[in-house]
Amino acid sequence: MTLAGCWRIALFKNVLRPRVYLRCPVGFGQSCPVRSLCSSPVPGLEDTIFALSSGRGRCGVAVVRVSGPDAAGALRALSGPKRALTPRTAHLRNITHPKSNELLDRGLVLWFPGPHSFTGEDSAEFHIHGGPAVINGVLQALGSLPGLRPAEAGEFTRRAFHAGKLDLTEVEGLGDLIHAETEAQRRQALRQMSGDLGRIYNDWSQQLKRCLAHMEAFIDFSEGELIEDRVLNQVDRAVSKLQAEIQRHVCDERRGERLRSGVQVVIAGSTNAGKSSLFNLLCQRPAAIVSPVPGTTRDVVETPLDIGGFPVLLSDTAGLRETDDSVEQEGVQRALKRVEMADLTLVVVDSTQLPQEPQMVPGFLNDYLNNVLPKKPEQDHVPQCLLILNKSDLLPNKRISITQSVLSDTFSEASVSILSCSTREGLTDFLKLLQERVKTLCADPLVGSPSLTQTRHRTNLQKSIEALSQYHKYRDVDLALAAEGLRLGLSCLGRITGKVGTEEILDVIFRDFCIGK
Ligand SMILES: Nc1nc2c(ncn2[C@@H]2O[C@H](COP(=O)(O)OP(=O)(O)OP(=O)(O)O)[C@@H](O)[C@H]2O)c(=O)[nH]1
Ligand SMILES: [K+]
Ligand SMILES: [Mg+2]
Repeated sequence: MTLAGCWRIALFKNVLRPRVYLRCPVGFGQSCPVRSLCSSPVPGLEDTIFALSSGRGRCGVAVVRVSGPDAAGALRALSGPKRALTPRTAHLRNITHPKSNELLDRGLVLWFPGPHSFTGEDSAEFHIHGGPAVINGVLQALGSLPGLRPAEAGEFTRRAFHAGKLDLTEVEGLGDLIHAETEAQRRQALRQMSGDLGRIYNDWSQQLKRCLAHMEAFIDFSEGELIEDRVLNQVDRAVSKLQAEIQRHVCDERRGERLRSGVQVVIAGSTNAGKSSLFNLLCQRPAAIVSPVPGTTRDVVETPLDIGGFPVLLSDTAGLRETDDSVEQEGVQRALKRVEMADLTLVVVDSTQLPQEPQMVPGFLNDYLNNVLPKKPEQDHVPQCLLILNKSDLLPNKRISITQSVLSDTFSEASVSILSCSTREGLTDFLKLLQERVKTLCADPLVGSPSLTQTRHRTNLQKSIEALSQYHKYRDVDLALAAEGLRLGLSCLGRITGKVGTEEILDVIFRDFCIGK
């Protein structure tokens, strides 16, 4: 039998067995034909929801959104039944309270008939003046209509998901876009929202489905020798290739996740090295206390920064030294813990403390680094750090150039910076180095295939790799168990895009959305 033939038989026998499909491919609500397949009914879809979709607070224009079966009624009730509205076109209307007929505002109304709307349902928008009294008046007017209720956080997007307008990775991309604070984050979120990441997972799912179909056909027909062993060998190759591809995607050193959540950069070093001075210089405000008293900083002080379009969470920490002061000891412990979690550590040295003898300098700095950075014997790679020789203004020029030449033999150019936080000498070069480092720690959202951006993706991908190993393990022993491995792998991939799953996953994802989105 040919491969195409066994693919058809497998399909016919329904061996692909869709598990719990949450997304309703055709519309949704009571009329949804696959609703009976859903693990749990989609709650509240028969309600019409409304919310302020623009930000809170006084603003020029505010947008109130309505979605659900009564959206057209709500639009008529508030903006008058006089003339029909052209879909997706703004119309200037008086907006009045449906009970008292009191004029609430004069603004734009838009009508988006389903399924050609964001949620896939009939939807409407009121673009009104952004004063609190106007907004509250319109929200109260909508609330007074039967069948309408305020939307919950993320409910519009949740409806779009149930209508099959977005898969879960696209939903997450949309959430990230709303929260994006830097250029690179915006690019990554936009790419994910447009479905680039979901497409990879869907493509892998398709390949697995095909393998599974071949396999099941082999199980059913090989005894009568209708199918040759060649079919199984092809499945072997396809599964191995897929496993390697998923593995490559997962081994990205968390660059996509880091870009999404921010690079953890920690400033550490001995007391009085000038750590807080550097912190203030980078965040351009006196956020941390600077003083000549050693042991000034105790708690970890944090600030988010945008470095060349990449998000950074910068922390200043207590100076590392032996001390009898229990509060300072706690500060030192916190500092060391931060360094352990850091993606990049800025190790600050007071350069006036360097040994006078140039040959002694590299040894001194290596000891210094060993004191600051966590000791991980199993790791042979140099931990991510940048060495900053601060207070260069206090060194004679001659000593600086000697130090530079000595260091160039031991440390790479990209790992040392000579700086003065007081005069800002060396700041431009240091910022360039820092930006380069941060950039390499993050994924480049415009280059190569899209990166996974959430632990949820990583966990499911790792589980799917394990499931595929089950295929290889049982392939010569028990074909049914081997096939179960493929089915499990498929279900893990389906969980990422939301084709398989439970409402609990959705609750977690939509919890971070704002009301009105
Ligand atoms: N001359 C000179 N003084 C500096 C420079 N950077 C910092 N200082 C001074 O060094 C002293 C200590 O600076 P801090 O920024 O408080 O040092 P720190 O490392 O945060 O100190 P602790 O929090 O106590 O560990 C202050 O008096 C600063 O003004 C520099 O580049 N040149
Ligand atoms: K200090
Ligand atoms: Mg300090």
